Amino acid sequence: MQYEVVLPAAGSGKRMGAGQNKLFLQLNNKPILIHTLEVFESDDACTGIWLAVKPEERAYIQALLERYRITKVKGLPNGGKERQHSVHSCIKAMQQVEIVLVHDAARPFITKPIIARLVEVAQEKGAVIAGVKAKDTMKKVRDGIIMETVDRESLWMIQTPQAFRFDLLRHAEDVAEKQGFLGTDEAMLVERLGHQVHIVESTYENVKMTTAEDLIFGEAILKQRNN
Ligand SMILES: Nc1ccn([C@@H]2O[C@H](COP(=O)(O)OP(=O)(O)OP(=O)(O)O)[C@@H](O)[C@H]2O)c(=O)n1
Ligand SMILES: C[C@](O)(CO)[C@H](O)COP(=O)(O)O
Repeated sequence: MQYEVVLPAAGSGKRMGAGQNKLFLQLNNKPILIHTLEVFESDDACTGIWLAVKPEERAYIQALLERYRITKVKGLPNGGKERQHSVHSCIKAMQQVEIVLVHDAARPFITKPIIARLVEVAQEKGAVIAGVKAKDTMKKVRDGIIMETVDRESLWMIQTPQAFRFDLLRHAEDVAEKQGFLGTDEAMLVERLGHQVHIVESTYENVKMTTAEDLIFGEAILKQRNN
């Protein structure tokens, strides 16, 4: 089953504190953005990539695409103030497809078997996201005091890719925009329409490069994969 993917890449990387878009930082001598793009470039089922970018970074990103021979990018629309705006900008620029994936450009270690499973479930059920089970004991804390220990069995840490029938995500994004609702992932926008969202178990390796220590994990993952 074929799909197109939206990669929001227009963030600032404030928590990384690198003074530049963190996606340009290198892991094993290659930009994080390129590691992510190469997964989709080499996936035969992926028929198009949409990258949300900052206007002032577009030329640099286009040069990277050429240098690393990334050929599937169909458009680089302007990103927005928040991640959701960046994703919406791509969705609005796209032609109708059956299945669309949204994947953080900052998660370079996603694997093709997980992508394939998400696409399969999205086709069958309409909406599905990747996640991993919470590993630690989970507690609700307020003002430095434990309020309650939460049953870990029902808690998952949510990742991307998040896969949808295109019409459903487009509708959910349009409604959220009209109502001024801002979510931290695409599933929230679909959930609030009353549509069931399914989950596929992913891996802890599919970490988002968010803070400086994530780069150390990233280098370690690459080293292990290259051995
Ligand atoms: N306005 C935004 C904000 C984020 N993103 C993208 O969404 C993904 C996940 O966001 P996050 O990790 O929060 O990235 P940043 O916004 O760059 O980081 P920070 O929140 O630390 O500033 C990243 O690939 C980022 O480039 C985006 O396209 N547009
Ligand atoms: C979509 C996401 O990756 C799910 O964990 C996440 O919400 C992205 O942005 P955040 O700013 O790190 O929450």
